[in-house]
Amino acid sequence: MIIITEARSILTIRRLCLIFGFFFFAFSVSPTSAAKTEAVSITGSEGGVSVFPRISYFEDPEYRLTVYEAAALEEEGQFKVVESGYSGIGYPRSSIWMAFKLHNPTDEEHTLYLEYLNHIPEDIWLFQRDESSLEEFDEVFSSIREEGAKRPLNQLRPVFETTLKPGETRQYFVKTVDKTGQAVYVDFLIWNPKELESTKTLEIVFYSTAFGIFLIIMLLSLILFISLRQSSFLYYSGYIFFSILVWGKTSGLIPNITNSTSLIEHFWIYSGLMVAFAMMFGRAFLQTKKYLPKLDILLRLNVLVGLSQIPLFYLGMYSLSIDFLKVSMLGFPLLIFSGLLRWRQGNSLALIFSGAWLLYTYAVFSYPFRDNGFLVQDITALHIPIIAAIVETTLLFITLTLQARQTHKANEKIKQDYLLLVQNHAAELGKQVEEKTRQLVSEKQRAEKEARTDALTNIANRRSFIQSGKHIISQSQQGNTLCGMIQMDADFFKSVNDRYGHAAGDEALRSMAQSICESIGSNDVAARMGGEEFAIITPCTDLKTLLLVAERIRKKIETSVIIHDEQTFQITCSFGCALYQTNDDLDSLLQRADKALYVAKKTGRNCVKIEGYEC
Ligand SMILES: Nc1nc2c(ncn2[C@@H]2O[C@H](COP(=O)(O)OP(=O)(O)OP(=O)(O)O)[C@@H](O)[C@H]2O)c(=O)[nH]1
Repeated sequence: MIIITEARSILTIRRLCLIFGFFFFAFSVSPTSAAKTEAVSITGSEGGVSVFPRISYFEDPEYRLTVYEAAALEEEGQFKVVESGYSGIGYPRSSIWMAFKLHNPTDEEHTLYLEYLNHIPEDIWLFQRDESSLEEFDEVFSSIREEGAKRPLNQLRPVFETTLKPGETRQYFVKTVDKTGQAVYVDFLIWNPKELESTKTLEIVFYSTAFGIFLIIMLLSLILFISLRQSSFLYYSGYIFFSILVWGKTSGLIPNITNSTSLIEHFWIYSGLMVAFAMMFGRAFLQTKKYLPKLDILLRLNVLVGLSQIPLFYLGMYSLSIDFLKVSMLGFPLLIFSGLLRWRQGNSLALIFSGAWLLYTYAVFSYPFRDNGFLVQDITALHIPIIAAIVETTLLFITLTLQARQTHKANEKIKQDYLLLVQNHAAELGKQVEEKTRQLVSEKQRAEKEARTDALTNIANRRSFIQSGKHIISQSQQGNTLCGMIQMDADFFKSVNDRYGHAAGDEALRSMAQSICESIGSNDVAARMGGEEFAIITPCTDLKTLLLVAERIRKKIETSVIIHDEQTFQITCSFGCALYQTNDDLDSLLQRADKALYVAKKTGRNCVKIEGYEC
């Protein structure tokens, strides 16, 4: 879809090129005819009255005529007048002679100023004399390359003083020279000195305000570039910088305030760089490389055409440089078009972008129309492009700032979303780790418990008993206290199994474990040592207490009724006890308790025996 749109856009660009080409070339010829012009009557209070169309001109492509030769040609009717349209006659690459007359019908002498109204004035000579006396011509030279103060009159554009006696008709011949083929206007404005002075003041206030705005926006763009690192701000400030130089020159303000000839002479370079920066800005702002790749190629080419002004200037190829600059102007409509396409693609700010460039393009393209005599060239027309440029620059700056804000916001959102995601992931991961750790700990605890527990009776097993027993014995050794060991074994357990079944035997073992647990203290440790054998170790005890514990267990087992599969039966156990003696370890204590158990078995079972004692 985008490709089709772009293809269409390129077709439209071709059409645009044809239209603009037509204007560029068709406009270079203005209808003219040979004629003698009448004198313009003055009153002395003129406020910028134009002498056009009572002015004729002559092209001298060889730059050779003297004023007297020109006057003779004018006398012969060789001078032409612009027949239709306005004072612009295009871009003749020749010296242009202009001739007009002023007549003072009043009774007073009047001193007036004659202003050559041209947006880029060049070297200009004014010759004047009283028509009736045909005396020698007075010659005054003015050049835009001269600082204002050094010109005949310090004005934004070339201005000459003239004095007309009562009833006098004065003849004026003007010669303009510019070999680069700049626009020429066949016109002069007549000013009362006071009127011109006040107009100049107004104009300087206007231009100063305009350039102040340009300068502020340029600095703001630079600051924003430094802080945001967005290239569009840099290109934009470059564009404004060269705009200031271009408009400063065409308005006459720069030549008026500085004697830097370099600022004037490098005009074409500034114009080229202004176009190049405008294109680079447009490309960066609209992201044409990404979204309009084909139009982007044209914009890039236009950047090159703009930059070509530098080598062309230094090679002295001025005419070619102006032709290139005209071509580069096509970049402005291209920017409008690209902006509209981006707007259609969903970039709402691109519409304002296009609007701003439309305004600017209108202002810039009004030049060829005026230069070629299709629009009026007056002081207001001179100011319109600058007003358009201020509005355009401000609009673009606002758009650029809004876009930067949007981008910043979008980046912030991405950052925040990413942070949130990372945080959520971290929290989720933390939870998973916590859960896993908890599971592992409980698994470990379970495994440890299982390793220490007898599966049938759910009390400690032999391994666990050995661990606890060693610990209790070492405590007894350190604390010099007594501890006791009870070894017990079910009586005739084989016959229980045989009579009631193995499962009933298991039930009997569980019942025995329960009886033991219910009969011992909380510090005592009981364990199933294997088969129907159990052991209990009691810390901090004495003989009496040890016997009491054993007896309590014995009785509890003897009185307990075991129920299994609707069968009930009872069992008894024999007990062997041993009290800790110095140098005893767990094995020796167990052995001594075992000895006593053996005695208990031998002496009738279901009784408690203590090792080393008769009871
Ligand atoms: N049901 C069951 N029986 C077991 C278990 N462990 C050992 N026995 C039985 O316990 C019996 C022990 O028999 P003996 O060592 O001959 O001893 P007794 O029959 O108890 O005789 P005295 O100890 O001399 O009174 C054997 O028949 C074993 O099969 C067990 O976990 N469950």
